Amino acid sequence: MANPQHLQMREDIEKYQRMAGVKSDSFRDLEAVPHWRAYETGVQHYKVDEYQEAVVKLEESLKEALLALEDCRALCEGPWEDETEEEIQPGLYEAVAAHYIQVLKCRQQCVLDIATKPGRVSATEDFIPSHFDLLQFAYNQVGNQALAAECAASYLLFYPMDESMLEKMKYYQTELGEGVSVTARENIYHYVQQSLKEKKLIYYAVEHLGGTFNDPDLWTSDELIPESQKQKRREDQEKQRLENLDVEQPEQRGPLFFEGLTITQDSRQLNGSQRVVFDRVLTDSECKDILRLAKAAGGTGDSYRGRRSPHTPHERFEGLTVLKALQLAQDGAVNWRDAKLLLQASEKSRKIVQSYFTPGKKLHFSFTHLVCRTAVEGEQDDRMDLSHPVHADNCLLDPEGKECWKEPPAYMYRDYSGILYLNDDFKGGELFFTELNAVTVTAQVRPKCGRLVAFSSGGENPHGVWAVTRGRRCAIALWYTLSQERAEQERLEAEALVKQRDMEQEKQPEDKQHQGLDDSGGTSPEPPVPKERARSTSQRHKLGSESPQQPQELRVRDEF
Ligand SMILES: O=C(O)CCC(=O)C(=O)O
Ligand SMILES: [Fe+2]
Repeated sequence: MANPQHLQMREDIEKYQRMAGVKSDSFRDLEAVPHWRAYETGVQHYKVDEYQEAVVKLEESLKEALLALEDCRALCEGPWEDETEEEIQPGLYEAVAAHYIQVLKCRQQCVLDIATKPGRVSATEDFIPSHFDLLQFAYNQVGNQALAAECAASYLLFYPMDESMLEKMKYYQTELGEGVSVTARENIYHYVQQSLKEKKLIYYAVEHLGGTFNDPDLWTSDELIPESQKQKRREDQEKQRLENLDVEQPEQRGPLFFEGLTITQDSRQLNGSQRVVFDRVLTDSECKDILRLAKAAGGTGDSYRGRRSPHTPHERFEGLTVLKALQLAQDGAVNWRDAKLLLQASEKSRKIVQSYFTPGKKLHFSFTHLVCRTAVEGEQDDRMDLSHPVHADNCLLDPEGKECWKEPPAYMYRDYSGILYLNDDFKGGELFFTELNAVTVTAQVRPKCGRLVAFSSGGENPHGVWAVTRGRRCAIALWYTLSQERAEQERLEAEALVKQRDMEQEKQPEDKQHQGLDDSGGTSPEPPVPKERARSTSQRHKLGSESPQQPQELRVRDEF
């Protein structure tokens, strides 16, 4: 349920379905929670204008959610489990106060507990109030204005100044007649009052006894929050605003300082935000060299062996990191210049993406690999699946909820993504963007040599790859982060390896070096015969021991 696209699980379920005696009701979702099941069904009905059904399900969800909330709150009154207890050694009164505050905070946090969808980590904002917003609209649609008004009044308990709801309230009141009194639901009134009293006590404690309180609700009125806490809240909001601003200003572009480079499509032409297609990032001969690297690495029998794709059984999937390529080159298994070209091509792409999306801010590599997807012959008829299911690169896409959850196991620190294509001699394999629902395709890009597609890695850019039904599609997949702490360590190791080798080459001028991306000297010769393995292996180890913060274990990572 939480991972509907998980290939292995999908296949397992299909297998179980084929077994004798297994019926559809034999499958039970052990993570299902009554209020979430009702809520999602209700929202689905609501979205397709089935308001009668929506009302039933949303009322059920509300009832179940409030019951779950009570259960959760009751469990807060357990023994005090504070590890710092011994260190502080409080007196009796302090201990009583601290315990009581802990119980109050725990009760408050229950809102997050019930508002978190099973399998998720972050809570849905305004879960309870949003029920009343949906319900007032749905009740009005089915002609029950008395209940619509009651729901609007209940919503106003949370947000008494909400202008649009106040307007609706006025409308309902006029419709019902001035003589009819409209009141909020009593249980919701009590719920809000109780919660406010708890918050008041907690804020008092925070102000006078110290500690912190992360208020789980957005609707808490400003008056309740002490000045010191308000300041913190404002700072958080400002930080959030600045972060959003970054994403909302696609027009501020930096210079593109590579000759020949063209912008083929921008966000507007790609029907979205923070998307771009560049062409002529690589020459034909550079693509050929890197493709040769992919082919040679495939033949090494090392970790680049074609495995079944993690996304589809109809394709083989091969990935090679920059460091691994250089190590293979050191071992003589692939051409050194090709491996170096992979490093240079990824650096060129990084500069382009940085200058386009984050001028003035350093973009760091988060992960890079050369990846090929090869159609498995004879298994392509009636293929319904994708080469890469629709996803976002830094959050967990939830097409039903139309949300993207920035939480583990997503690579949350990825800020921008790039894919530098190397060839077009295959069938299928176009990259496509969709809306958050993962089905409405908004733009499509056909790979070709030297084409770089770049986009922000969040929920604004869900994307997938159509099935590759013939041939082999190779690309350099690149992910970038603005966070220096998240910068890829392997990259430093790869760069150090190149530097070391370049220095060695300087001492032997007869072994001429390929100077990289602007050299149009054509496709380089075939890889040299492998050198003695023992020597290069010892070199590698030496490098690792010189730089203690770098990973000691050298391996190809699977991070896609
Ligand atoms: O290869 C592509 O076009 C896209 C691949 C992708 O989206 C990914 O690896 O996350
Ligand atoms: Fe992706």
